[in-house]
Formats: sequence, structure tokens, C-alpha cells
Amino acid sequence: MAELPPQAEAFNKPKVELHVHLDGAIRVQTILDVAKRRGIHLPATTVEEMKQKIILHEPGTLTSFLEKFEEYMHVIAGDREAIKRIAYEFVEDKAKEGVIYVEVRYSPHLLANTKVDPVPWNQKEGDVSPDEVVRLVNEGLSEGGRAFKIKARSILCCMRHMPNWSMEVLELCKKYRHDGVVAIDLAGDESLNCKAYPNHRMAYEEAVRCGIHRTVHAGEVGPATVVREAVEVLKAERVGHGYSTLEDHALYKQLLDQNMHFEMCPVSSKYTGACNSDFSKHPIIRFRQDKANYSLNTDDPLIFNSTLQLDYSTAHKYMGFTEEEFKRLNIKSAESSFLPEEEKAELLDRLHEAYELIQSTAF
Ligand SMILES: O=c1[nH]cnc2c1ncn2[C@@H]1O[C@H](CO)[C@@H](O)[C@H]1O
Repeated sequence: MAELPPQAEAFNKPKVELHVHLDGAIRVQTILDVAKRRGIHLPATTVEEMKQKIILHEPGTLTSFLEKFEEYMHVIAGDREAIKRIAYEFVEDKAKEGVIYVEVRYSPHLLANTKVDPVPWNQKEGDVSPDEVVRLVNEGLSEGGRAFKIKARSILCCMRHMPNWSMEVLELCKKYRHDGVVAIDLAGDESLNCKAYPNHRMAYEEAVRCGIHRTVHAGEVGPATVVREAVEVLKAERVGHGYSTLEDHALYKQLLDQNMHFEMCPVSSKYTGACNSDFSKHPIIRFRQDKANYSLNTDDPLIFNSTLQLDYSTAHKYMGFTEEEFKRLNIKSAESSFLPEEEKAELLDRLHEAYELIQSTAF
């Protein structure tokens, strides 16, 4: 495999990112600034110290990873200026990484402090509802999109351990479907409860009925049965992670045949303990060999101290990814995006042009 010169990007061309959590992609400086303004005490005062608290240094478990959000979510949640700011800065960071289209996800409930039961992060009840969170994030994303000339859309997350929020999430997806929100997701700890609660199921059935796009975190640390449930019961159109699909050969073949999109996050999968930390044995290699439909994504770059470049260079260095494969997977990502058809076609045109590919090139 060709070695890259130091500092060189593995793929220095326009990219599409489909799986990244807004609340896992906040700048550390912003957390410090907002804490100072709000008079919230943090156990660290410098970016470096705060990073040490937040970053996962060793591969762990999904559960221990999810606990990291407790270090800082109380700083941002319930604060209008902070919520809008993280969305705006997120777009700037993605533009710098060469991303031209991104779908960013978050739980409106986890950033609210009223009309949410229970109020998260031990916050006092305030006046920022999940609905207002969505409006604030939309503002930040669209202002950022205009300023940095990229397109950012959002996906609203249901949380596995909070089934009573799911119908509200679906209602928000419906309300804002023409204002930046493109899909519903189910996130959280699939290792604690694998079966989707009836409320999640009801929300997803309603999403199907209303034509709301659907993705589901499945087969990240859970078994292939969670992936099967995601596609068969929740009617997911994309699978978040999905590594364990490989354990069920029939399911894997079926999903390959269906052109199912898998949102893969290599660096994340090491630190959450989802996959063997030896990247040369990573399930993505099999997906690549089989020319599956997948994207490469950061997931939670704040907590993994990572960038999209790191995911690409990891794929290049340890998994044998070539420039041609990077192009192919970005085209697949654009095709599998939740944009309306016309906007999808525009995005595909831009990629074909940037990659110097003829439009009809079939991968
Ligand atoms: O890799 C992941 N797997 C499952 N859930 C996740 C992952 N990363 C983040 N979240 C969860 O999704 C919420 C909304 O963005 C985050 O607050 C976190 O709890």
C-alpha cells in the first residue's frame, strides 16, 4: 500500500458525511466559553485539561463511551445561544474538512430543559423545549451553510432508553421536514436493551406512513438480530454502523442485494469497543471487498479526538482503501443521502465533476 507523505490527506476531495452526532462534535473551547458565561463550574479551565476529561484514550465499551456526554452536556443544554453556536461552528468545522454535504444528528430532548421528562443532565427546569432546540439548530446550520458554502441537514434521534420521547421526535421530524430535518434515528445503548420498545416501533411506523426517512443505530455493539429488527420491524433505510451484520450470512447477503446503506465509523468503532482495535481485521474490509453501499463517518469527533481525515487515513493505511474506493463510497453516500431527489442529483453532479467521472460511471 502506498505510504502517504506526513500531513497529507488520504482523500483531498469533496466528501459526504452521513453519521455524526452534533453533541459529539462540539468544540472544547465552546464548552469552556459557555460554562464561563453561565457561571457553570467545570473541573478544568483550559482546552487541554478539559480534553483530558472528555476524550476516550483507550478502547472501552459503548456504555462507558456514552457516559462521556455527562462531562459537558449540562453546559450546552438549555442555553439558546450555545445551541445555535454549536450548530454553526459544526458547519464551519465540516467545511474545513472538505465536506460538502453533511447530515448531522442529535436528540432535541437531550438539549432541552422544559417539556422533556425527565429534564436531562440534572438541569433546573427552564424554558427551552425540544421544539425550540430544533429551531435553534436549524438556524445555526442554515447560517453556517450560507457562510461556509456547504449543505447541512439534520436527523432527529430517538433514544433507546427513552421510549416516551419517540413519538415527540417523530412529530418534530414532521413539523420541520421542509426546514432542514431529513430523517429520524434511534440512538443510545443497544447493549442495554436490544429489542425496540413499542413506542419506538410506533414512531417508526408513523414515519413510514408519512414518508419520513429512517436510519437506526444497530449492530454497532449489539448482535445481528438488532440489525434484522432495524430493517424488518423499524423499516430502516440505512443502518448506523451495522458491523455485526456479518455474523448473519443470510442477512448480510440480503442487505447487499437490497443495496442497504451502512453508516460506518472506523475510528469510533475502535474506541467504543464495537470492533477489534486491530484495524487490519476490521469488518469494513469485508464490506469494501463486497462493494457494499457504505459511508465513512466520524460519529463523535469530540470524544474520539478525531477528524474525518483520521477516518479516511485509517481506512487508507490499515484497510487498503484507494482513491477510487473513496470516490465510489462518496458517490454511494450521496445516493443514499436523505435529500429530496432534485438536490441529490445536484450533489451527485458536484461529486462527479470534482472526481472527474463521467456521470454514467457505474461502480
Ligand atoms: O456511537 C453511538 N452509538 C449509539 N449512540 C450514540 C453514539 N454516539 C452518540 N450516541 C448518542 O446519541 C445521542 C444523540 O446524539 C448522544 O447524546 C449519545 O447519547
